[in-house]
Amino acid sequence: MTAQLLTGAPVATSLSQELTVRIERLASAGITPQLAIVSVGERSDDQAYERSARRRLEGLGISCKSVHLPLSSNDADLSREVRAIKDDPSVHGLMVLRPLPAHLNEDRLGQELWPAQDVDGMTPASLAAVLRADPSGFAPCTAAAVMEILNYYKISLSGAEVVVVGRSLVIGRPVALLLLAADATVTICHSKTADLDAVCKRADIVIAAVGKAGCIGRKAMRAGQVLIDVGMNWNPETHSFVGDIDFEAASSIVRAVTPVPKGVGSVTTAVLAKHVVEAAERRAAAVHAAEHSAARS
Ligand SMILES: Nc1nc(=O)c2c([nH]1)NC[C@@H]1CN(c3ccc(C(=O)N[C@@H](CCC(=O)O)C(=O)O)cc3)C=[N+]21
Repeated sequence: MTAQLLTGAPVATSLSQELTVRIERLASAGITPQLAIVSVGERSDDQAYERSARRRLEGLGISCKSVHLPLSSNDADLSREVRAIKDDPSVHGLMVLRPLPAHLNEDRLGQELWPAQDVDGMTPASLAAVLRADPSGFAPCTAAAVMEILNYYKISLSGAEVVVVGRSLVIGRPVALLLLAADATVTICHSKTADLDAVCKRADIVIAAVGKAGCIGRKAMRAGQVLIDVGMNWNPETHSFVGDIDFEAASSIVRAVTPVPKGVGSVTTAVLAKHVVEAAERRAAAVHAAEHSAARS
C-alpha cells in the first residue's frame, strides 16, 4: 500500500464538531431539528444508509423518523404519505431514498417536496440552485460529501482535470457542477463513453459513481492520481459493500484513494446532518422575521 488512504472519519468528525454548537443554539431556542426518511421496498444500500444516517444524526441530537412503504405501493400511496409529512411543522428535512423502484415516478415526487425541506437535492429548485452555483439550494448529500473530502484533504481543484464516471441526478451530474464551480476542468463519462480507461487515465482526479463493483481497474490508473469512490455495491457472498474502484490496484498505483466502506459514505451522513441543521436554522430565522414584522404592524 503506497497510496494515501482518504478515510471519511476525520472529515465527518470535523463537520460534526461545527454542528454541535449550532444544534445547542437551536436547543436553547426550544428547537430540535428533525429529519423524515421515506423509503420504498428493501434495497440493501437504502437500509445501510438509513442505519448509518440515523446513528449519526441521533448521536448529534437530531431526531429522525422513518416512513417505510412496501414495494407494492403506487405513486398515489407515496404522494399521500409525503404530503402528510411535509406539512408537519416539526419536520425540517425530508429525504426520499433513491432510486425509487422503476414503477414509481421519482421526477414527479421531486416536484411535490418543499425546496426548503429538500435536504438531499431532489426538487427542481434545488437542482437549479446547484446549476447556478447558488448556495441557497441543498445539493445531493453524496455530491456535497465528495467536495468535503477533497476540501478536507486539501486536494486542489482549480485547473485540475477531473473525470466523473456516472451521470445520475443523485451524484454524477451534481458533483460535476460543484467541481466546475470550484474551477476544475470536468469531463463526465457514462456507459457510452468510447474509451473509459483512457479518459480516466489522463485525469488528475477521478470520481467513480457507476454502481458496478471494481469497474475502474488498473488500466484506468496512473501514478499521482486521486481516486474518490462513491460506489456502494452489495456483495451477497461476503455480505459487505465494495466500491466501483479496484482498490487493490489503486493502492499500489495512485497517490490517494477513498476506501469503501469508511470513505465517502461516512461523510454523506455528516453532510445530511449539516443540511438538516441548516434547514432548521433557516426556518427559525424566517419565523423570527415574521414575528418581528407582525409586532411592527
Ligand atoms: N436519496 C438518496 N440519497 C442517497 O445518498 C442515497 C440514497 N438515496 N439511497 C441509498 C444510497 C446509499 N447511500 C449510502 C450512504 C452512506 C452509507 C454509509 O454510511 N456507509 C458506511 C457503512 C455502512 C455499513 O457498512 O453498514 C460507510 O461507508 O462507512 C451507506 C449508503 C446513500 N444513498
